[in-house]
This record gives sequence, C-alpha cells and structure tokens, in this order.
Amino acid sequence: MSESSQKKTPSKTLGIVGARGFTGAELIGLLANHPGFELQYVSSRELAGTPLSDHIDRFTGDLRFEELSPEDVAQKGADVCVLALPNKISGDFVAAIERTKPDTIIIDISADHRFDRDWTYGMPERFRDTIRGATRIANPGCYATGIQLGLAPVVELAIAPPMAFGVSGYSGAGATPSPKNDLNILRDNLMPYSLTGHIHEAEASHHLGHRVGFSPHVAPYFRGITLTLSVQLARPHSAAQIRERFDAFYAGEALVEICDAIPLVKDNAGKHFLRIGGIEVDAAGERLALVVTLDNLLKGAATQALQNANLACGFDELAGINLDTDTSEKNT
Ligand SMILES: NC(=O)C1=CN([C@@H]2O[C@H](COP(=O)(O)OP(=O)(O)OC[C@H]3O[C@@H](n4cnc5c(N)ncnc54)[C@H](OP(=O)(O)O)[C@@H]3O)[C@@H](O)[C@H]2O)C=CC1
Ligand SMILES: CC(=O)N[C@@H](CCC(=O)OP(=O)(O)O)C(=O)O
Repeated sequence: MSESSQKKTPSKTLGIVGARGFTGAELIGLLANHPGFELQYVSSRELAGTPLSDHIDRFTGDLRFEELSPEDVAQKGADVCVLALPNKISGDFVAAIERTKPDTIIIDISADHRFDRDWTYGMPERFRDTIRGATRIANPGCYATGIQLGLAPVVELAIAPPMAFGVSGYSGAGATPSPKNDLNILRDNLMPYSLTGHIHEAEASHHLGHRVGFSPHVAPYFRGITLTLSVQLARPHSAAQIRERFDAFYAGEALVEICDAIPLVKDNAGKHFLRIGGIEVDAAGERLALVVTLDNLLKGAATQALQNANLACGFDELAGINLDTDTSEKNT
C-alpha cells in the first residue's frame, strides 16, 4: 500500500519528549503515515513555539513544539509517551507519569532502562511476545541491535566472546555538538572511542546471555552502522551451514534481510530493515566473520520504537513502516 493511500483513523494518542533530536524527528516522520496514532505533543526547549511542519517535511498538521516539564507531560495523558532524551534524564518523566497516569505506555529510547528487570526490552525479532501489551519498554541501542541480531543465531556455537568492530555515522552522536559529530574533526578521518566498556557491549552481552567484545568508531557520513562480527567456533562449520542457521532464525522477519554479498552501509541508509551478509568461515572452518548493516536512526531507534509502540497497542507491528520507500528525514 502506498503511504498516501494509508487511511488515517487515529485511535491512540502519542507524545514525544525530546522531539528536536534526530531520533525524535525520524519518529515524527513515520507517524505522519501511521493509520492509528495521532501525534498529541512534541517537546523541545530550544524549538518551543515553532510549528512542527517547519521542521519536519512530512508533518502537515498544526502542532507546535512545546517546552514541557515532567508534570506537563504526565498531564497531557497520551496513551503512549516516547522519551527520546539523552541518557540519565528520563527518570523525572517516568516518575511524573507513574504518579498521574500509570497506565501510559512509555517507550524509552535512551539507555536508562535497558538493564531494568521491571521494563520490557523492546527487540521484536527476539522478544516479540513479551512486548505485546507491555507498558514500560526500553528501546535497544543502535549498535546493540546490530550486534544482537547478527549474533543471536550463532552465539551458542562460540567458544570465546565474539568480537564486534563497529562504525557509525555521526548522527549516532545526536544533534548536540560534540567531537563525535564535529565534521572538522571527522573529515577524512575515522574516530575510535570507548574501545572497551561501551554501554552497548554490556547491553548486547546482557541480552544475548553471552559475553561479547565491542569497539566502536565514528565516521564522517551522516547515518548508518556497519558491524564486522567475528566468532571463534567450538567446532568447524561451513559458510553454508551458518547461512542455513540465519535463514531459519529469521524466516518470516520483514525487517531482517540475509544476503550473500557483504552489505554496504550506504545501501541501508534510509531503510527500515537490517542486513546480514558476507558470511565467511576461514579455511579451518573455525573462525566465522559476517557483516551487519542498519540505519542507526531507523531500525537502530525510530523504526524499532514504532514496532514496539504498535505491538504494545495491538496494532500491526509494521503499521506506519513502509518497506518500499526511503522514509528518512532529510536532516543531513
Ligand atoms: N542518534 C542515534 O543514532 C540513536 C540515539 N539513541 C538514543 O536516543 C536518545 C535521543 O538521541 P538523539 O535523538 O540522537 O539525541 P539528540 O541529542 O539529537 O536530541 C536530544 C533531545 O532531547 C532534548 N533534551 C536534551 N536535554 C534535555 C533535558 N535536560 N530535558 C528535556 N529535554 C532535553 C533535546 O531538545 P531540546 O534541547 O530542544 O529540549 C532534543 O530534542 C539518546 O538517549 C540516544 O542515546 C538510541 C539509538 C540511536
Ligand atoms: C556515534 C555515537 O556516538 N553513537 C552513540 C550510540 C547511540 C545510542 O544508541 O546510544 P544509547 O545507547 O546511549 O541510546 C554512542 O556511542 O554513544
């Protein structure tokens, strides 16, 4: 179905806190084509008073950005509240909602609740059944999504912690100026950081139930992540045997594509799905290497948040997620 032909008869309201940021902007774009969600509020301190349509091409309504305190957000009483804030800021918003309207579905895009046993970890391809009907959902990290989906079918074969070499576009560092999104530093460059102990190393290890190693880098392109994963196998396998595992594990999954070739990050930009390819084993059949690509702002953030919101509200998981088009906001 084309985006324009999707009939909009909203039955649930949704608000976004931290809507000026890159992930919030992507989600607003997706909601413009959603048949069941009405965007009720968008918060930003910096853009307060500005019409949303000035900022997001695909949004056509009258809504304006508002500066909203945690209490203001709770009072709005939307069915779903998406927190797209930097890490360590969500607490006051969650507390205010719990005081005023605890049945609100909260989807936290930050890392604040990804290790919290009282929250549901929102990775549909691994934990779909627990997300249906959940009210507190921690959206996974962008690299952590790629690492987990790239390793889940083979992690039980590993004899040592699998290693992930990751490269992200600079949108991964958010819209607030930092060395990791400073093009004067990034131009003709690749910046390694957090070579051990990145939070997504802990997140992927925790949710895979298996230790992994991860070293991230940021590159001078805007969007997309490429991960090269390396797994020492307990016993020899052929590349064909490994491929069969991936095909079986992801059979029927609309947002995971397995390909023969090594996927390229630029081919995944603006796309909802994650690609896994280039599956190779060494001559001894004991070291497996493969490549995962995803758009950090889509499957790594907004698309996954929308899958989760859909599942939590009982909508079709892919409502508002059009697989045929490049739906990204033009925010480069
Ligand atoms: N970028 C990415 O690829 C991904 C990011 N994430 C996570 O998603 C979250 C949002 O990321 P991203 O969109 O990149 O971030 P940005 O830095 O681009 O945006 C952050 C948003 O939060 C608002 N904000 C900042 N500080 C406060 C505060 N103290 N109180 C209220 N609002 C505040 C900002 O708006 P204003 O200042 O106008 O109020 C802005 O709208 C982060 O936790 C990030 O780690 C997760 C997956 C991928
Ligand atoms: C390039 C870059 O800086 N990327 C971010 C990942 C963004 C993300 O998913 O972060 P959270 O887990 O904090 O939500 C980082 O490494 O922190």
